[in-house]
Amino acid sequence: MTAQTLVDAVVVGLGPGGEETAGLLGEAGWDVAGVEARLVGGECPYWGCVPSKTMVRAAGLLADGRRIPGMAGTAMVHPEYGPVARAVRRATAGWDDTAAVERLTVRGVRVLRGTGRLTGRDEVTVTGSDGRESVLRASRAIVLAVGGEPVVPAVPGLAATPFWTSREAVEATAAPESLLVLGGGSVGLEIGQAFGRFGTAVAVVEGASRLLPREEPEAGDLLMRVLTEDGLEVHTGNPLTGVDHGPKGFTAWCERGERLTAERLLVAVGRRVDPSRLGVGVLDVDPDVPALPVDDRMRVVPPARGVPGVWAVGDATGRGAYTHLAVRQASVAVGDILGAAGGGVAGGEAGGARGEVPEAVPGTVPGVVPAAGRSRAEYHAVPRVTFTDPEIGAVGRTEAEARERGLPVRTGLADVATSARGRIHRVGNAGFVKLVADTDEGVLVGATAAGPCGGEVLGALTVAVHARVPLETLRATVWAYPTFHRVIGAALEDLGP
Ligand SMILES: Cc1cc2nc3c(=O)[nH]c(=O)nc-3n(C[C@H](O)[C@H](O)[C@H](O)COP(=O)(O)OP(=O)(O)OC[C@H]3O[C@@H](n4cnc5c(N)ncnc54)[C@H](O)[C@@H]3O)c2cc1C
Ligand SMILES: NC(=O)c1ccc[n+]([C@@H]2O[C@H](COP(=O)([O-])OP(=O)(O)OC[C@H]3O[C@@H](n4cnc5c(N)ncnc54)[C@H](O)[C@@H]3O)[C@@H](O)[C@H]2O)c1
Repeated sequence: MTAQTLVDAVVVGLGPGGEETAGLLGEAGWDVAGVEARLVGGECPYWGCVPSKTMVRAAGLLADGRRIPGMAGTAMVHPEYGPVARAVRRATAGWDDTAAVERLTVRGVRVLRGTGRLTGRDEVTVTGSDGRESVLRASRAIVLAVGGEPVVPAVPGLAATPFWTSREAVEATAAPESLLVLGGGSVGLEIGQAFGRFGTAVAVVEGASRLLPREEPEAGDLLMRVLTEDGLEVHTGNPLTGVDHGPKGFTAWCERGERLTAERLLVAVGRRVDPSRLGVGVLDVDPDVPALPVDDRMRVVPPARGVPGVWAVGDATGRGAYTHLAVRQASVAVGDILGAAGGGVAGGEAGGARGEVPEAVPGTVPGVVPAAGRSRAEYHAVPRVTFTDPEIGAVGRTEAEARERGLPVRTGLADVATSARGRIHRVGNAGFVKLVADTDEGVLVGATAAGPCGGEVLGALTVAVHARVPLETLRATVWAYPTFHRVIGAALEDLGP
């Protein structure tokens, strides 16, 4: 007979979203079982944010070294990928999650290895790597935090080749001689530019008509110019029609007839969850939905008399694939779960308790149990940063999205390179600040900060969009001279009265 364990809550998937949810519920005194198929901590610390930004940082140092001539003397730059591969292994503890498991256990969570799927309204069946099954029954909550998997597009021949996803790319011990990147989004451009700076001949093939197609067109145009100057070959609006792999590496054909060859092929065309593998049919959720449907309290199904509710957080909800969003959604879900349970259970301290926790996996903010039932998930000011050089930071709506929603839109644009700080910075100073205002409301509904430290400049804009700061308050704000963020003031001037 299959073993059954009764707990207060089951959290399936322990990436940033699941780890935060399970940890907060554990700190509230709940009996929580966390199920993880791979590594506790999820994509971000082992194959996502942390290793990719480790690569980006090292590549940035090389770029700065190459910028010395004409600015500060002479410099010979000899790239060596070994230290980066070692730094990635240090940052990921060699893809070992012992410390992460311990950190979660200290927060009161029991961690189970295996793949979980719903087998009842209150039941998760976990299949271990040995095929053995165990059953977890939740009396109060089930949370699905399963992230997503890289999408493999239906390009003829591709599936039969040994292509890389971001996982293999960050695990590389050497920079390849040549790399073909399929997809000009964040993954493709961050990793493509980084390898390019280590001497890899990089070609990017983006199916849409510009890079980062979901962001402002100015961002895609800027990256097209800078990356091309950096030596990358960029093809936009020219999808692949076929791929082959042989002893000499990859050969790919573009729709317009180009033939591209490379030692490695990185597929970076997005990520998605497969709800059908989670058994969501028991919740009367269509297994073919592209993401787990949630309301603004992260509920998939509300709790009913005697039946626990089911919540979902993170990438799997399809509301944006960012660690900071997954962690925020976790906080909203936990607030709602504690509220649904009447504010917590014995031993719990809903509403502001801080547990004794060791340092978190970089990217997550542990520790503060949210007040029961108070907050709702909001998406009007989700910040996002693509860590290319220049960085592309954006928050809220693009101009096109705002117009599509019928908002009365006015925009302001200012150039970073010709600003006081841009002139001082000189080489590597390309960038802009673009503001999207709703003129009826007199507030910003979106903004982009591209350039050196674009992600940092974005901080002020995120507050402005999130808190709906009146334009007149922003115009009266004093922006320090000569900073990059002072370009926000110039963009406000361009926006007009
Ligand atoms: C290369 C790359 C770079 C990135 N850089 C950034 C960045 O700079 N900034 C940023 O904010 N975001 C970045 N992201 C995105 C970020 O990694 C994700 O948004 C974040 O990890 C999402 O967290 P999550 O908890 O929703 O899912 P995940 O981190 O994907 O975790 C889900 C976990 O669930 C487990 N799981 C799945 N199915 C099951 C199951 N049935 N049973 C048990 N366990 C299961 C998985 O093994 C996984 O560990 C990057 C992503 C990539 C790929
Ligand atoms: N810095 C960050 O925050 C960061 C970094 C990396 C990844 N992420 C997250 O991880 C997720 C995955 O990143 P990603 O870059 O793989 O996805 P993405 O959705 O950001 O970009 C994928 C790109 O591939 C293109 N594309 C789709 N199908 C194609 C095809 N058949 N041929 C050519 N191009 C095609 C799309 O037009 C798009 O530009 C994203 O949602 C992103 O938010 C975040």
